[in-house]
Formats: sequence, C-alpha cells, structure tokens
Amino acid sequence: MTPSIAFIGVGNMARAIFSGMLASGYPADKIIGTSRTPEKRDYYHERYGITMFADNHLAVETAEIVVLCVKPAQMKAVVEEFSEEVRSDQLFISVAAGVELDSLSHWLGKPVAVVRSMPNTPSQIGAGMTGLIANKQTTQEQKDWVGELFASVGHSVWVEDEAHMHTVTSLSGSAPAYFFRFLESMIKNAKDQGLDEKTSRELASYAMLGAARMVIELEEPIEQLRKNITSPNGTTEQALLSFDAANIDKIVADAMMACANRSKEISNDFSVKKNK
Ligand SMILES: NC(=O)C1=CN([C@@H]2O[C@H](COP(=O)(O)OP(=O)(O)OC[C@H]3O[C@@H](n4cnc5c(N)ncnc54)[C@H](OP(=O)(O)O)[C@@H]3O)[C@@H](O)[C@H]2O)C=CC1
Ligand SMILES: O=C(O)[C@@H]1CCC=N1
Repeated sequence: MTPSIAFIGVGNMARAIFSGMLASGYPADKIIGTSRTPEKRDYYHERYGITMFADNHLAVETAEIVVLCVKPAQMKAVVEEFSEEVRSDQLFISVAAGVELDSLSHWLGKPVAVVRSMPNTPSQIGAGMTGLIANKQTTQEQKDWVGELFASVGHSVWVEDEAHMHTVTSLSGSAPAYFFRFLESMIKNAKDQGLDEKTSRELASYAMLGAARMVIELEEPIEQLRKNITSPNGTTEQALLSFDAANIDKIVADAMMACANRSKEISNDFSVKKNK
C-alpha cells in the first residue's frame, strides 16, 4: 500500500520533491504538506491537489513517512515541537544541509528510523540527484523505500560516512546553482555580443544539457570529450586558455570548499554531540 507522506515546511525543496513524485504517479491524496502561511497552503492545495495543514502535529500524526524540509536553523524547534507525536514505526527523512543524524534523532526524542538526504531542485522535473545516509534504526526495507522515493524524482547514492555529506552538498546539492550562475554569465555575454536573450538561453542551455548527457551516456573520459571539441589553433582552445589563465581549478575548488565548509559550520552549530 502506498504510504502517506508529510512534508514539514513546504518551500522550494519540498515542492521540487513532491511535484516530481506527483509527475511520476504518486497519488496526491497520500501527500500532505505544512506551511505557516495561509496563502501558500491555498496555493499548494489548488495547484498540486495535496492536503495542506498549518499544524505540524496533525501532519506527523497522519503520516507514515515524514520529510523534514525546513531550514537548518528552524529544524530543532520544529522537530522538538512535535516529538510527542512521533511513533517508533515512522520513518523521518531530513533534507536539511548540515544537520546530523544524531541531532535529528535526539530532537525526535525516541529511537526511530532517520535518513539524512541531500537532494537538489532538478528533482522537480525528475532529474534530481540525492545523497543519502541512514541511522542504525533504519531497516533495509525502509532504505529500499527511500531509494524508490528518490528514484521517482531522479537518481540517488548512499554514502557510508556522514562526513561525506558535506562533499555531496558541494558537488550535487548546491551545484545546480553553480551551473545556473555559469549560464547567466554566458547568456549575458551572448547578449553583449548582440544575440537576443531567448536565442542565447536556448543555445547555452542545450549545450549544457548535451554536454551532461554525453558524460552520463558515453563512457568516455571527460578529458577526451573536451579534447574532441578542441581543434588545434581553433576557437575552443582560446576559450579554454582563458579559463586556465584565470585558474579555473582554483576558482572551482574555492567555491566547493566554501560550500562544504559552510555545511560543516551548520553541523557544528546544531550538533547535539558538539554542543553537549
Ligand atoms: N533549495 C535547495 O536547492 C535545497 C535545499 N535543501 C534544504 O532544504 C531545506 C529547505 O530549503 P528551501 O526549500 O530552499 O527553503 P524554503 O524557505 O523555500 O522552504 C522552507 C519552508 O519551511 C516553511 N516553514 C518554516 N517554518 C515552519 C514551521 N514551523 N512549520 C511549517 N513550515 C515551516 C516555510 O514556509 P512558511 O514560512 O510559510 O511556514 C518555508 O516555505 C533546507 O534545510 C535546505 O538546507 C537541500 C538541498 C537543496
Ligand atoms: O543553500 C543551501 O543551504 C541549500 C542546501 C543545498 C542547496 N541549497
């Protein structure tokens, strides 16, 4: 039987996941969301047909699976507030950056299955990528179910070491924003060169999609795929020389480390272990 699933805190990430689930056939009457804002509750109910509650207690009481989608700084207060309602047969999935399994388990107040995930917003169109790690209370059956849930909105990988979730955040969780930022720069330059916005957007985004599909679908080294485009003394070579002159490896490494380090800071700020 299809389990009922509650999203606590419907914002960008919750919407990306449940709209991907709906598109892949998950019944709307099995999806609950919560928000403190009446207009948002009306909007999500009307737009997606899901049940929207103001009351997190009611959502947790009603659901078999609870997906925690509030901001990291809100997580402790939100979880502790409904912890009385937590049942030991429920499964909790957090999407929050940096918030550790131990902290979530502690705030939930009883031994219960908890999965920490790091999804990304392309889940909204079934093209998500999610990193996952489970606590020891999570059964293989529950892990399989979580795998299926994230498979319905894209792909997922399990990691063994929770420290790797910082890397996952910097590599796939936040990464769509890096690519959007790169596209924004490319489109801006194409417009500066005289092309219109719509044509520039289409050309740049299909080039990005095509490149990503080649990496995924052809089992060739990425370096070789790059070399195949780079004619000696041709046009691409000049662009790549310009990237190298600006030290692209350092630019990317600095950005990814800044992201991963922020994830570590969030972990430290909310860690039950470290703040005992
Ligand atoms: N956006 C992304 O790309 C990704 C985000 N994440 C994680 O997802 C989580 C949410 O991020 P995001 O969706 O971007 O943030 P949003 O601000 O878009 O969504 C959070 C939502 O939580 C709701 N909320 C806050 N407090 C409560 C409460 N007490 N009860 C019910 N609802 C509440 C807010 O709605 P209201 O004020 O109406 O209640 C808000 O819409 C974060 O922990 C983030 O780390 C993870 C991976 C990627
Ligand atoms: O920026 C953030 O904190 C969230 C987590 C990963 C993507 N967005």
